[in-house]
Amino acid sequence: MVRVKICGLTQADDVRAAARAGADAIGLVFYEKSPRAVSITQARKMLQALPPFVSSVGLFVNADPARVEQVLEHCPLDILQFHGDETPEFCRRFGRSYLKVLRVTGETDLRHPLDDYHDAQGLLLDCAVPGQWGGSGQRFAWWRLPELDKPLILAGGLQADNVQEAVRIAQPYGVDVSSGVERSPGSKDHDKMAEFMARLQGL
Ligand SMILES: O=C(O)c1ccccc1NCC(=O)[C@H](O)[C@H](O)COP(=O)(O)O
Repeated sequence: MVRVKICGLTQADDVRAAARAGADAIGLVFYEKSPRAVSITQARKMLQALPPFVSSVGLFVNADPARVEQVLEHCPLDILQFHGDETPEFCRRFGRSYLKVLRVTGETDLRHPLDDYHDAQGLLLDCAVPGQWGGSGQRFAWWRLPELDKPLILAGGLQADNVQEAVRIAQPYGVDVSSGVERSPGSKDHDKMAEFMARLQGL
């Protein structure tokens, strides 16, 4: 079954609901300009609500390394996700598992990023939207992703009504969703999360 990360949660109750729905991972946005940004205090409460075997992913956008270190000091994150223009050297300097995000518009050549970010745990493909780093709710034209020895995660504008088609076309290792399962930015809709997960059953 395709793995699922639900991103942009801001409340412990939503963390519990995401886990109940069957999410494999949750994403916490440590980017102050996002409407889904969480403080360290908030993140700690949310991580305490996380049951075993559900991973926590911390998102950063061109952050100061000291800020990443500060978050890591206080928050037991499993994986870092770099959503900006971070270099491979930047991504690996924390000695943690990481995902590198590629913002794509069409069929993007994945070979160069694969070489550059060879130690990434996976590459996450999100829709490139001018002026926005992520969580846009916009999709790109899905295409059949190549078989690489690196997990590819599909994101951007996914929701219950289109996730089956997206998975059928792209055949990714995993999917990542944020605004498609929200009531408003940062507030997850528990029914939408459950429906999203239900549509992936058996795929
Ligand atoms: O969610 C945000 O506000 C955000 C801000 C800045 C960088 C990344 C952000 N979210 C990243 C995610 O992982 C989203 O899940 C991904 O972009 C897909 O979002 P959506 O199209 O809303 O499902």
